[in-house]
Amino acid sequence: MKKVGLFFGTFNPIHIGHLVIANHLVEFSDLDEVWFVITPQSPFKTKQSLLDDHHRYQMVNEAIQDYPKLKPSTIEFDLPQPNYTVDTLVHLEEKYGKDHHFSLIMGEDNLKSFHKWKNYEAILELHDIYVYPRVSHGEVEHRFKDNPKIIKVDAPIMEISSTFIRNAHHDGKNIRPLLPYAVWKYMDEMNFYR
Ligand SMILES: Nc1ncnc2c1ncn2[C@@H]1O[C@H](COP(=O)(O)OP(=O)(O)OP(=O)(O)O)[C@@H](O)[C@H]1O
Ligand SMILES: O=C(O)c1ccc[n+]([C@@H]2O[C@H](COP(=O)([O-])O)[C@@H](O)[C@H]2O)c1
Repeated sequence: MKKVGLFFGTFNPIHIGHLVIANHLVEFSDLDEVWFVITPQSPFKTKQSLLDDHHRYQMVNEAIQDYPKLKPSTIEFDLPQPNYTVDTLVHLEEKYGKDHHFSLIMGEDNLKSFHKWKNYEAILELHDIYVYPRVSHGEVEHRFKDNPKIIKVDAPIMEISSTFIRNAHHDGKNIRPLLPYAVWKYMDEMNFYR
């Protein structure tokens, strides 16, 4: 049984903050692999300045070429939008469940709004959630504290976001250190976020 951590996101674009977390989990937890699940449309986000699924997938691919334990997943590309994680998990279980055990990877910021996710109880009943620290406002709900299915991971904190990268790039700033080189090159050559 392969233990897989699912890292859901829009990855518009993927940046080193994402990569550091994913790599930390495959190296320092019991997870064998981390899959980047590229979400066509996140339930709480607008589609503004969102690149095509294909381009976001391509950038994830570029970012993880040298990391054999990191994989991209396009499972949500053919599912109805917005993409609810609980529904995606059913599809993943159907397709790979026989020999894969799936857990979720989430920042502490997302755990604070996890009670607003569709059928979050069902997610938590069937899956563990690996939570890494993130600078954010608010409190984790009482029901998620001391929950044995919520596993705290001591990963480094890297406070950068895709929004920051898109805006800075648009303003002509140099953001190269925040992206794997191949991602930066792809983004620059394709004239994205200008
Ligand atoms: N610097 C970071 N460190 C750790 N986790 C991050 C970081 N940036 C984003 N994440 C988390 O990674 C997941 C996927 O991120 P997502 O693609 O939505 O990126 P984002 O950088 O927050 O994007 P945007 O700025 O476009 O909203 C989300 O759960 C998000 O909270
Ligand atoms: O299933 C839900 O209700 C749900 C609500 C919000 C977010 N998500 C998932 O969490 C991922 C990260 O969310 P966000 O808003 O931080 O980009 C997003 O890509 C979705 O896959 C899922």
